[in-house]
Amino acid sequence: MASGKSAGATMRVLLVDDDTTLRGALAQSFELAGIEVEPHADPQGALATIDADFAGMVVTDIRMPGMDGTELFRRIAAIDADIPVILMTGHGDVPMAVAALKQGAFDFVAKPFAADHLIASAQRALEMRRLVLENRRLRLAAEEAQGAYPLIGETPVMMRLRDMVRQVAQADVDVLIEGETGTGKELVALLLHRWSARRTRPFVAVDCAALPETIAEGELFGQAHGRTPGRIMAANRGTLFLDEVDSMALALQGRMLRVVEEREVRAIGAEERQMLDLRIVAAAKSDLAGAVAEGRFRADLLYRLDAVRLRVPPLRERRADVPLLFAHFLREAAERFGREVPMIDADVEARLLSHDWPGNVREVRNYAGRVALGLPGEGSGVGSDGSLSLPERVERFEGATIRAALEEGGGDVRAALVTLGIPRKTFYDKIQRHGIDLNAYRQGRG
Ligand SMILES: Nc1ncnc2c1ncn2[C@@H]1O[C@H](COP(=O)(O)OP(=O)(O)OP(=O)(O)O)[C@@H](O)[C@H]1O
Repeated sequence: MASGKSAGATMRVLLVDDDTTLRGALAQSFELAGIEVEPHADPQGALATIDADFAGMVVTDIRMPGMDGTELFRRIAAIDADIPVILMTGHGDVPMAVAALKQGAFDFVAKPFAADHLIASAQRALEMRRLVLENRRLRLAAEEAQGAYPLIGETPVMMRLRDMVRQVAQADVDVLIEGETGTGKELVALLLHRWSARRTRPFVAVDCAALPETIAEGELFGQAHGRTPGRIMAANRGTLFLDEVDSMALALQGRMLRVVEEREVRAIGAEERQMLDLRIVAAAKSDLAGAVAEGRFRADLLYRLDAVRLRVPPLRERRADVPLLFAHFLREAAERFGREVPMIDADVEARLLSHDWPGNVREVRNYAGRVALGLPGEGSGVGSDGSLSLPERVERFEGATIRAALEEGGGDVRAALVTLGIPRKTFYDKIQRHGIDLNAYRQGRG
């Protein structure tokens, strides 16, 4: 049923057309078909009622003063790309509508059309939307039931941190997270989102250290006439996570300041600005005040980001959590590789207790992965490829591919990132997991 219920909300059609007569006639047709309809003469007004939970679909005319239908479609897609939009085209607008279809518009109807034809298409769109919302709801419920993304730790510092994350999450303020590499800053950022009222909206992570090598400026801020609205816009109504903000190039900090300060974004090459409803969470490895003193970071940007500060302690300040974390990651890795959870031997136990874990939780996770595969040391203990399971062979292949990329680029990380097409953080994660020493490649020893 197109007019059925989804997550408690009645599904509806937003009908956007500046032509009073056509709007009235179509609204009546929808009502007669038993479909709830909300007519709008002004695209801006229609846009204001849409968010990522919007239970319905949009039918819009292409030619309207102020904002045309394809622009409206692009803005809706920036809020949620899964909101179906049907375009009504006049004579000569068909190529525009076809271009919009390629960008993901649901359908178009060419004027003059029979109302029944439009209604049938709208009914399919409503059904599709209902399924998307239902799937999202189920996925979130399943994640919550499984306690997905646990912030593990029973030491007093971690218990305190967990409480603070819960409290701060609900306050909808910007947050600055400080901590060494691999301590769990991104996990904390994700939990600030998951435990907030924005949890059903997007969480968009941007690795500032990798800008603009892996994400071009246009991709981040949007391009005036581009096909994509930009990553920042995609976070609208949700949470924007600026990871490694301390490594952001100075040239980008000015542009980012506008986003943080004014909650608006101007796409590259565009005149007008678009308003944003964002929560911004930033993470930094180093002391940002020091970066300001050294002239690497804008003081005004730090001031804006620093509404609430959370510190994620390094593992050496919560050593008692190491066995707990290790056990969790060992179970997780064994499951991933389709293996039994191995018994921990004396060597492993000694390492858990004595090692300093400079790579923090990520290092524990990678070590647990090696133990799960029976390779706690580097490169020992496995037979020929033939005796390995598929996940293990994939793992080996991945290691070999990364080594080859590093060899090719003489240990240059940027070059390797481009060759491998993976984010920087994932890359560091993987080289640590595979026990790859970057310096060996830099010295040309392969
Ligand atoms: N307390 C924790 N409980 C469970 N998993 C954790 C915990 N802390 C970190 N992790 C896991 O360890 C890995 C590294 O954490 P994360 O990526 O959040 O660190 P980070 O501080 O953002 O690292 P970087 O400084 O390199 O960006 C992730 O897989 C994360 O889920």
